[in-house]
Amino acid sequence: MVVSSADNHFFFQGMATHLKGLSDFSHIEIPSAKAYRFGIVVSQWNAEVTGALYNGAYTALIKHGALSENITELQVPGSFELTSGADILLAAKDLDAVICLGCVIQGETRHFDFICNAVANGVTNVSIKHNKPVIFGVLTTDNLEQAKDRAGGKHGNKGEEAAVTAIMMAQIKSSLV
Ligand SMILES: Nc1c(NC[C@H](O)[C@H](O)[C@H](O)CO)[nH]c(=O)[nH]c1=O
Ligand SMILES: CC(=O)[C@@H](O)COP(=O)(O)O
Repeated sequence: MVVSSADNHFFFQGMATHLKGLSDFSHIEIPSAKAYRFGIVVSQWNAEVTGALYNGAYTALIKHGALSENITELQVPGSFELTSGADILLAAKDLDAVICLGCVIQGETRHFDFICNAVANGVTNVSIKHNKPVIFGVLTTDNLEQAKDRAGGKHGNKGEEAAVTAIMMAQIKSSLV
């Protein structure tokens, strides 16, 4: 949330992994999610990790007041399909924000780079197309251990971080519309 403002320049307390962890929100004010409808698009690749990301995101939304009936889940095969999954969901349902969750782990080839770039750019484009917040909750790691550390491990849960971001963006949009 806004921490301070001067001359209409709004300053937000930043979140940073190496400083606060993905799930330490003690330094920011999180609005109620009760009024908002959320979609969660989750990749089935590396399901052990993406399942933990989903649980983190869902739990965070409920913790901050979201109603279970206002949370729609859509599973897609891989992170590359998160873009089209978010597009399909936003075209089908009236949502206030969509969270995209995936886990891309480096293999032997440059396929990793193409997927990560495609989904980052794709999610951004879908957000602009629909004029709705679409949150990039995709882990892009060197190995499975790094992913587990960020899906409920020592660095927190990126799914939880993405859910908090979705709530904040939904509130920002609703306050300006
Ligand atoms: N290697 C990973 C993939 N690969 C699959 C792609 O996401 C996509 O489904 C395929 O290229 C067909 O379009 N996906 C992940 O989510 N994580 C990976 O590590
Ligand atoms: C990110 C990927 O698609 C990757 O897991 C595929 O592995 P590889 O690059 O060895 O084919």
